[in-house]
Amino acid sequence: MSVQIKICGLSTPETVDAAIEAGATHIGLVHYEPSPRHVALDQARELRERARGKAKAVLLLVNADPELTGRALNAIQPDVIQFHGSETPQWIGGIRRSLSYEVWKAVGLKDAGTLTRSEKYIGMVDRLLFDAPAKKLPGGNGTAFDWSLLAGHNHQIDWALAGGLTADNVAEAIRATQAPLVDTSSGVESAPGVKDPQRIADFCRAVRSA
Ligand SMILES: O=C(O)c1ccccc1N[C@@H]1O[C@H](COP(=O)(O)O)[C@@H](O)[C@H]1O
Repeated sequence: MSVQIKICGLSTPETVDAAIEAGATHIGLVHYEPSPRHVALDQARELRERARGKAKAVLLLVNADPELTGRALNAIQPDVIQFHGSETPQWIGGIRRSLSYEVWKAVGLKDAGTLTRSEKYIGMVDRLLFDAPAKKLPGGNGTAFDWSLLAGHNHQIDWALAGGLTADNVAEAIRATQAPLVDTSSGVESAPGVKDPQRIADFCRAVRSA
């Protein structure tokens, strides 16, 4: 099966179109004010509508309280909600019961122990997204982690790979991990928060060449 592609942190109609044109299966909308990719809810709703039926829309939140989570979901009606902070399995499990959306949880992979601990989310989420450990931001830092941590791992749940992926390294990352879905943000930008249509196209082409 072909590898699915998520282009995260889109904030303009032109780059949403570029991602879809290039073959992205998912577009990511970041609602998190400290991020250079933050989009307001009304802006996110417009981008989501533009992608409807063409690519799945993923709403990314970081440690949002239930009120903001509910408001953002109502406004955007995404296909997927991605929790990218320190949300616990219990918290996600509680909120998921009231949701009809696919739920993803990002986990910063530092070592084999973090991979083992990520198993506590099994049964609570639909997909685990393995990313580099948090730095200044919880994600979107453009740093990769040691992919050998995932080599040969017996995944018991759907999963995805993120963290510092670019057109230059994504084919190698797929070969090393057998990732079914790859997710990039900084790696397709010309400056923080500024997506580059050419880099998006190059990234998607590199995924298909893997
Ligand atoms: O993109 C962001 O600004 C962001 C902010 C807060 C949490 C997560 C964020 N992005 C996610 O992080 C991964 C990795 O990003 P990168 O490719 O290393 O820049 C990205 O795929 C987003 O899902």
